[in-house]
Amino acid sequence: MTPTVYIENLKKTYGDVTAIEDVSFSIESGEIFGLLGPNGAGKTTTIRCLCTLSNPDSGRIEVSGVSAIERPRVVRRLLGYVAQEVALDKVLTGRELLRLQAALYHLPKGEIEGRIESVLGMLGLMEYGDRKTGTYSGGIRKRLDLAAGLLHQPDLLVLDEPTVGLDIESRVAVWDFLRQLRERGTTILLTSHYLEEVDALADRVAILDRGRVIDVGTPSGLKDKVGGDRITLRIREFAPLDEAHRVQAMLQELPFVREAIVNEAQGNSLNLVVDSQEDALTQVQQMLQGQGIPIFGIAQSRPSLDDVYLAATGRTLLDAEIAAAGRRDLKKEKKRQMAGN
Ligand SMILES: Nc1ncnc2c1ncn2[C@@H]1O[C@H](COP(=O)(O)OP(=O)(O)OP(=O)(O)O)[C@@H](O)[C@H]1O
Repeated sequence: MTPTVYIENLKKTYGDVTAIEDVSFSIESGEIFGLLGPNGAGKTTTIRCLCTLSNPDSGRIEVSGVSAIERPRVVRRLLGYVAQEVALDKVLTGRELLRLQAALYHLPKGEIEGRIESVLGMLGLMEYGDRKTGTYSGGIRKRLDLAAGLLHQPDLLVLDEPTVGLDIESRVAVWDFLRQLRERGTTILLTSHYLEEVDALADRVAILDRGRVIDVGTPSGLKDKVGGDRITLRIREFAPLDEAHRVQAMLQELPFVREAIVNEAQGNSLNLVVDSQEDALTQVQQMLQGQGIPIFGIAQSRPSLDDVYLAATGRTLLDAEIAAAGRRDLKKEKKRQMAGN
């Protein structure tokens, strides 16, 4: 079957900045697909190219077999795009904004009002339809963005950081809605730098780093590949470094401990990667008690998508974001985006 999205060897540069170096992935019909990566990894650039808002330097992009580069108008009708920040006109009401959107998509006149009522109903926005959007909260505004993206009934919905800046309740409401949409057969591509968002929602995920896809798979498949469980141990709230190193050496002697690292940024706590076995935590505790070493806190967890990222790049997502923030010239980017490239 033709995939809903097919992207191959996509490359895009802005002057001397390479925004995406080599991006390839495909999305099957009915999937929720997540693009995960730190700020600056190239997520927005990838989806701007897919949504025909930006031209790649090279590569292939197809939506349901139609080339986004050769037939952008057709592709625009196949997909709905919900951008990260939307410049809603604050004096218009929700319904008025949706009418404007309907006109932009040249929807058949006789269908417009019916479709507006249907998307307002779907997103629980009936009581907000006649209120000015300037009075909306962040969560309600995001729901209206979603309504606008769905008005022309696209097969594919593309969302850039759909829950950034939302409170927990609104975030969960958006997640529930996206799941319902998948049930109805809509294919969804979303970008996120929230690990838990991608983990909770995505059937498959592509992990992006510095403009390249470093891995693609189901969240659990990717985590299994990294393997092992994690144990975080604090011997004291702030342990002296030499004591932490002593304990590290002892722990490394245990046969099921694959790796033990002293985390100086976290009060010299110890991060262990251990073989997945039920009594690993108990064995570590017994060994420490036997040696008279205190335990301030200890916890075991399965690997997360952050561990997948760490294993592939040697950095956590947070570290990568901090590093990327220092390299960006946001003013210049905004100017280029306004100029439409
Ligand atoms: N219009 C632009 N002009 C110049 N450089 C740009 C522009 N847009 C993006 N970049 C650069 O391309 C790289 C990828 O940016 P992109 O916005 O695609 O990343 P991202 O993963 O979506 O992050 P974010 O969520 O912060 O937007 C970054 O290094 C960024 O500085």
